[in-house]
Amino acid sequence: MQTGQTGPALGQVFADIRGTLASLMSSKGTPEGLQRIILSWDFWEIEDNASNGGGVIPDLEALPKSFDSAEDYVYRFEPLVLEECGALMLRGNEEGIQSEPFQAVCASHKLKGEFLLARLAVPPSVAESLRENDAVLLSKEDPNSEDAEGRLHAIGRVDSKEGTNIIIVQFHLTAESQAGNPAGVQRVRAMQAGLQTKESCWYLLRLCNLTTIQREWCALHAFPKLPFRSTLLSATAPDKPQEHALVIPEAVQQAMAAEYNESQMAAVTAGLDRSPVILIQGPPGTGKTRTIMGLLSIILHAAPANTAGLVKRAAAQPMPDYARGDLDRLWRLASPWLSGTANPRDEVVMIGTSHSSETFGLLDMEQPIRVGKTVGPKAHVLVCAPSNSALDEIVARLLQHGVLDWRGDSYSPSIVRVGLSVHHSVMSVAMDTLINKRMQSEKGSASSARASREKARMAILEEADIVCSTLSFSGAGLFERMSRPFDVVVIDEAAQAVEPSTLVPMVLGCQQVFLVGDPVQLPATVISDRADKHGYSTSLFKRLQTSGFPVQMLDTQYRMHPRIAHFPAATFYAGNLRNGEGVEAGTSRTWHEHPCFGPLALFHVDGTEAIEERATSILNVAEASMVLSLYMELRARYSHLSSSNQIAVISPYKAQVGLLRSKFDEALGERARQLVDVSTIDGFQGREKDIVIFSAVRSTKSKGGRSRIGFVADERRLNVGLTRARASLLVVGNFQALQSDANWRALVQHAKVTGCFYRVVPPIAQYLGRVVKGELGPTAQKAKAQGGSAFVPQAEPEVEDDADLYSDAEDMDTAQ
Ligand SMILES: Nc1ncnc2c1ncn2[C@@H]1O[C@H](COP(=O)(O)OP(=O)(O)OP(=O)(O)O)[C@@H](O)[C@H]1O
Repeated sequence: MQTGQTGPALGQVFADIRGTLASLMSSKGTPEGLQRIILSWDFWEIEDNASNGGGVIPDLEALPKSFDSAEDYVYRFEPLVLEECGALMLRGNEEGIQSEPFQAVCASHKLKGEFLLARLAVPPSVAESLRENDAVLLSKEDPNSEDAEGRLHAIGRVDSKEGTNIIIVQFHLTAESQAGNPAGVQRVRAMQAGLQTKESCWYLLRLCNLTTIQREWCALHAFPKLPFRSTLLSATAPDKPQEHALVIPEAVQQAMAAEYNESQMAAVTAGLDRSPVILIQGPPGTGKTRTIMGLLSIILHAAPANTAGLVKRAAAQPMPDYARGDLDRLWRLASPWLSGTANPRDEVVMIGTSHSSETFGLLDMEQPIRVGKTVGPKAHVLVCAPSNSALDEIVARLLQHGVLDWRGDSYSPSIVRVGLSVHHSVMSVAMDTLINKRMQSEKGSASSARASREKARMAILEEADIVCSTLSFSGAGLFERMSRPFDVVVIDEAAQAVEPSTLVPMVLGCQQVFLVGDPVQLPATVISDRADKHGYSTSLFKRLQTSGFPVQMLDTQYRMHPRIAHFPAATFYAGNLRNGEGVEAGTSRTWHEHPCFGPLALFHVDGTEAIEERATSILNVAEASMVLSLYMELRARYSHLSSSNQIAVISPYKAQVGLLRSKFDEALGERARQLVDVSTIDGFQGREKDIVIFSAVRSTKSKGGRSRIGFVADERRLNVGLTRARASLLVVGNFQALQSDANWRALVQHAKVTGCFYRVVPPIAQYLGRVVKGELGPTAQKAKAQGGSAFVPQAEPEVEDDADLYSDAEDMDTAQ
């Protein structure tokens, strides 16, 4: 050993390591940071771990309700994001969702930093089906063959495409990426050599798309820069800085008071004290969308509470003649949302009606100036939702009804809907439509079409009052390039998003965020069971709410007949959900003359659940027959229903949905799909129909005191299932099994007490006919017991204390 040289050499090594670590740490929150991690994974190892109950991250920790610091927050969320990413990659492989593997030839390669970019030639149809950021498995053997595991393979990411048949795939094949794993080092070296071999042949399998997870990863790492991070970390509301409170114009207040109930008014005005985070809980049918419309009117037109006094001060100092170009700067000065607690608009208030110098001549005491096409300073608002459909519902409502201006009159604010899969009804405000319009009006411009489209895109984005995007798309590059950040972010269905997903729009510079949702309905779908068990599916909304953060609860429902709303209101909302005025009259229907058609009816069918062929879901044939019989009976008796599309059939299980669809197809022919909407409960969240028939499927009785009805027992799923119907909710199930769950049992009790519990007696097809005639069912039973006619109105039966619902045959419909 040459001792003389050891010191400096080691010093240099440590310096290099420190340098490398520092650069790795600083780039960790970038897309490359995530790619560096994911592309070093051994796909088959992850799969083995998963089949043994493990995952990508060996020791996951449950998420706490609050965090010590921003670093602690990032540190705890990181493994869960990675775990979910691993599960996403495996999912396709397990469920056979993704395409079959394809053959690819490596045409050439090049190194880019620590990554290797391989140019792979694939059939044009494959190239077309792959998207940028798709994770792919490149393997020497067919991944479906027995020999594939352990052979030469690596996870890559589609970086870009060339022509019609070349995809550029990025790999991370450095020995450092496999630190501490000699087998891994061997694998990546062999892989690198393989890709460097001229025209080497491979199998390529698409795993999943990484775009959303990449955006969440970047947002997570931007969390330490959030202005209101301490509120999110501690999960406690900060003290309210009342001196900076905003008010809304009197006219707006009056116009809204006529349209909004008290809880809606409280919700839409909750941000006027400039609290950075506001939670609005909207149980089913409580006017969440209407509340968001009101919120937008207020966000766009609120002004500082102390405007009147300041106006006098401003009047004493005549305003200079402002050039048009200064307006944006002035707007920023005037905007209350931009600057947290110290708000410059409290110092200088500008009022007026146009952009001329007269604007600042204090013409109108009530109206603060805005910059843009309409008058007065306005906030730049981003409205997000987890899904395209939820988002387009808001956009459609905005287009239909507009928002209120400072006079309380409705007008159309400038809106842009960015992103993909825009519903045709809102296409008029889609980004591409607006760009095309603008380009047409600016024909003859010297700049290239591409550059001017880009310029137009940014201008539209910055000029719009309201920008609408899905949560994921708000992480797209164009938002980062904006020079005018968003002041306020409104997130609809916020309880249906994992927390890192909610961060994506928040890190775009806003000062205030409104989370609107309902944690008592279904949460985000998390693919990884492990991540789910460790709290990853808990939304930010739910985490804050369960920590005692104040929540504005919308407390009046306008959707359901009161007899449908009664049980969910009592069970899931602690009785704090009242019925809107006129809702009973508005949801009463002729078919309610027969209690078996609602408003609420439960039908016990002694069916048996069965596992469907692919063993991934469950069905129940007897229940499907009963559902079809109910529908046919309704149709036969109320002819207008035979052409109505106001009937939905929902079930927790996909296999049951499939079975029901085929039964309806058989019975109704090609019009079946238009007439009856058959869907999973999860797919029906946020929707409603006049009549909803709910098939619960499960029939396995509890054993050893343990419920065996799977996720049908999830109260959020039950809540969604029971709150989709406006006029009639007809539940078909094996209640002998379902009663093992406390909520289901309570529902059965409720149905018995209110005389709408029916035990279906085979043959099913005839049963309903006899019920309607009064020969069977609770009414007949009561009538018989009281020696009266079946159709004489009866008092409600007494509540019984029945330890076992099914041992007491008298309790059911016994008139057979
Ligand atoms: N204050 C109100 N007074 C009368 N009707 C109202 C009021 N608020 C909402 N509604 C009615 O309630 C129904 C549901 O409202 P809206 O469509 O805004 O809610 P949503 O967000 O779509 O539903 P959900 O609460 O299920 O998410 C609509 O028919 C609406 O007209």
